[in-house]
Amino acid sequence: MNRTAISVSNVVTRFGKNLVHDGISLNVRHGEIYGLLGSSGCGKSTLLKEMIMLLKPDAGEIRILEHNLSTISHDNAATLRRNWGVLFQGGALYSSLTVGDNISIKLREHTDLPLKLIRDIIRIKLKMVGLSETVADLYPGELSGGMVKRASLARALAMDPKLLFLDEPTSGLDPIGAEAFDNLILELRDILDLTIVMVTHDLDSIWTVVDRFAVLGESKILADGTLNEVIENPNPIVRQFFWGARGSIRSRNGKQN
Ligand SMILES: Nc1ncnc2c1ncn2[C@@H]1O[C@H](COP(=O)(O)OP(=O)(O)OP(=O)(O)O)[C@@H](O)[C@H]1O
Repeated sequence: MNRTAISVSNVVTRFGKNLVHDGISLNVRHGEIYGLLGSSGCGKSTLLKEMIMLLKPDAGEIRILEHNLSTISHDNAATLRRNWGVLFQGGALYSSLTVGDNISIKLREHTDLPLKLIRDIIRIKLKMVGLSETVADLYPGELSGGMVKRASLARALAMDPKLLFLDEPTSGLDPIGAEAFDNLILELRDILDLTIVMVTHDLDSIWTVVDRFAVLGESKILADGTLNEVIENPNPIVRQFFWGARGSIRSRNGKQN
């Protein structure tokens, strides 16, 4: 639990004159669910994209499972990509492919598994995320919002990843659907021994699933740690974030701090 799975050290990111990250650092431990929180535009998704090598920081270092992403070889990068699953905002399933074909894309690209085994894996992954195996033959347009999220999660799990990156996994879900999805993430982390990084706006997710998190703002990490540690942080932006609009932190179950 205490070994580092991901370390971000002094990362600087600029888009033109927009300084998004001004030397940010954080560590994610093996087996934990780590949240990236902060107001819109503070650079959460950008940091996530840097962790999965879709973007490169202008300075600083990101290490994932002992690999330094700025010096990683092409082969190691390909292996590393197979070791993580990603759930992008909105699910991002291919609308022209069935759910089964969406889930099996990476399996067909990166393995020589026979079709029958691939079909079995699709069935198992659908079951893992609480969907019936008949969903495999449906197209994304035929699914509800919650089912799209679950199908996307099944696709992210297809290659038995060690790491999972989730960008706003509960956005667009009603509170009951969001709570069920949070519980599913918790359950999968425990069963599959995953390390999970999730971008979220959802304070309820911070209550229920996240072990530790960072609050980004003003191009920095304003606070990080467990919920109890962060809510004690005196930074006015952090206080506004947690105690602002609603006057107190309140979970979906009505718990109050
Ligand atoms: N490819 C890009 N080119 C130029 N600017 C970008 C690019 N990607 C992100 N930005 C800018 O970087 C900043 C951070 O964006 P990012 O999407 O990381 O924020 P966020 O915290 O995830 O926001 P949200 O919660 O609204 O999704 C924003 O000002 C955004 O306009």
